[in-house]
Amino acid sequence: MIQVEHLEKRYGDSVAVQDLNLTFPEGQLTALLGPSGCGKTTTLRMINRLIEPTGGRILLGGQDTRTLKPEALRRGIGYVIQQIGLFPHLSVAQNVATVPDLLGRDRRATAQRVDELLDLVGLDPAVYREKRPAELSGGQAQRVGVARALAADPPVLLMDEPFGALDPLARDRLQEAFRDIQRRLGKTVVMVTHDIDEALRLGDRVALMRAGRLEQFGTPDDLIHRPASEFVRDFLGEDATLRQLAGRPVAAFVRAGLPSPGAPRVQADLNARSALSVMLREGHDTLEVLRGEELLGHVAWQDLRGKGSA
Ligand SMILES: Nc1ncnc2c1ncn2[C@@H]1O[C@H](COP(=O)(O)OP(=O)(O)OP(=O)(O)O)[C@@H](O)[C@H]1O
Repeated sequence: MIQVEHLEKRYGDSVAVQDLNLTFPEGQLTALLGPSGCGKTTTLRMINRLIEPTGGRILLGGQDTRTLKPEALRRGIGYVIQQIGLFPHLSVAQNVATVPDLLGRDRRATAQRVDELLDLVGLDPAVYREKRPAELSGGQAQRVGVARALAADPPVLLMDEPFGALDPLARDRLQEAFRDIQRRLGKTVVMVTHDIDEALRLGDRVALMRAGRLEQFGTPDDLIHRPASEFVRDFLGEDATLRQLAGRPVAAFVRAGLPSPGAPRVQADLNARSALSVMLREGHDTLEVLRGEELLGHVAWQDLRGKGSA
C-alpha cells in the first residue's frame, strides 16, 4: 500500500503537484489519468524519488520513503517507461537479469527465473533469450521491459505510459497480458496514462488529476456513473459506457437460457461494444454467444446498455 499525504512539488513559482492525498491499494492497479501537464509523471516519480517532493510525504508499507536510501527504495520498486531503455549490447536474458545480478542472486536461479518471466510476458525463451534489443519489435521490446521490471520480484511497479508507443493491436495484446500477470502476481501497480480507454479498462482504481490536484479517485464505475464534477464528466466524454464495453468480452455478460429464435451468433471473445453494434445492425435485441461450436448462452440488449462497468 502506498499512501500519499499532502504531496507537493513546486518548481520556483509554478506548482506541478499540489496537496495530493490518496492511497494506492495493495495488489491493485491504479491508473493515474488526466490532461497533459496535470502532474501524473511528477507524482509517479516522487514515489521512487526520481523526483524529490517539496512538501508532504509518501508512505510505502507504512514507512516514510524519506527514511530510505533512494537506491534501496528503488530496488523494491519496478519501473517501466515508454522508451524502456534496454541495454543494446546485452542479450534479452542479460537485460532481464540486470537487477537480480546487481543484487548478487544465484546465477542458475536467475537464469531459470528469466525464462519463467519471458514465458510470462509471452516470449518463448528458447527463441528470444539470446536476441539483442535491436532484433526486437517495439511490442517485444516492451515485453522485455515488463519482464525486467518483474525480475527482482518487487511488490510495487510504477509504469509511465508503458504501452504508449505501440500500435493498437500490439497495445491491446500487451495490455491484456499485463493485466493477467498483475492479477496473478498481485502486484501493486501505479500506471500513468493519458489514454482514457486504457485507464478504464485496466484500472481497478482511477485517480483523475487536474492541474496538480486530485479531481476524483474511484473505480472506473464510480467515475463513469458518479462523476465528482463536470470536469470528470467532460473528460471521460459522453461515450464513457461504450468505452468500457469495448474493453470487455461479450462472454462477461452471458446468461444461460433459451435465446430468441433467429438471434445472430457471435463468438465469446468479441468485445461487448462490437456485440452491441451487431445487435443494431441486425435489428435483434439478443445474441447467441458461442465459444467455438459450443453455445454458452445469450446476451440481451439491456444486459449491455448502461452496464459497461457492472
Ligand atoms: N523540471 C521541471 N521544471 C519545471 N517545471 C516542470 C518540470 N517538470 C515538470 N514541470 C511542470 O510540471 C507540470 C506537471 O508535469 P508532469 O510531467 O508531471 O505532467 P503529466 O501529467 O505527466 O503530463 P504529460 O501527460 O504531458 O506527460 C507541467 O506543467 C510541467 O511543465
